[in-house]
Amino acid sequence: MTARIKICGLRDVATARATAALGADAIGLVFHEASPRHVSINTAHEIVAALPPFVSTVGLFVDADPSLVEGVLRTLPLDLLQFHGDEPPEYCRAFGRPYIKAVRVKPGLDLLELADRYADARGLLCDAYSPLAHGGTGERFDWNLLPASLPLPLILSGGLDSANVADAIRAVRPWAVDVSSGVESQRGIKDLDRVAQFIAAVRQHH
Ligand SMILES: O=C(O)c1ccccc1NCC(=O)[C@H](O)[C@H](O)COP(=O)(O)O
Repeated sequence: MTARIKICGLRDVATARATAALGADAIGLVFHEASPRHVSINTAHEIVAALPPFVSTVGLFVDADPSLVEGVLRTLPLDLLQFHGDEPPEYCRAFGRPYIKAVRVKPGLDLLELADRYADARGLLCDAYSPLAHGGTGERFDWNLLPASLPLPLILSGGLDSANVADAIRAVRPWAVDVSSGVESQRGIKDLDRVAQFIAAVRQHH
């Protein structure tokens, strides 16, 4: 089965449209102000309105005040919420929208227990742990830390790029792959050649 592809951290209409045209299944919009990929609600609105059908839009939050999430949802018809901090399950489900829970993998983390706690999530996004940032670090984690199977769809993330994503898919067999830094020319700036190479590497794998 082909892994779905989410490109995270889009910040302008032209790049988002081109990313969709290149074959991305989903794009991520970062509403975490500390991120270099942060996008305003206005720009996010323009991006969502400019996308063709069947490209999912994912809104990313990190331990946000619920009023921020509610404000975004009032303005934007997002397909999915992505919670990338330490949000408990009750918080994640309180918005009544489909969500994915991001977890930052390091030795000792019990992913089966987490999948059980977040059983109503649409998927578990497994990213690299870093003490410096919640995500978008370009760092990989040891894929051997993942259990052989999870009861939720696995979205593999963290340090992926066009050179390693085929190996990652072969090793992990994820439902989807997620990338940010690996398709950028500089921090926060997407590079469409790299996006194309990444998507080709995923598709050619199958
Ligand atoms: O992208 C960010 O700046 C970010 C900041 C804070 C929390 C999450 C963030 N990104 C989440 C993503 O889904 C990234 O795609 C994921 O962390 C992988 O990033 P990368 O290793 O750079 O490919």
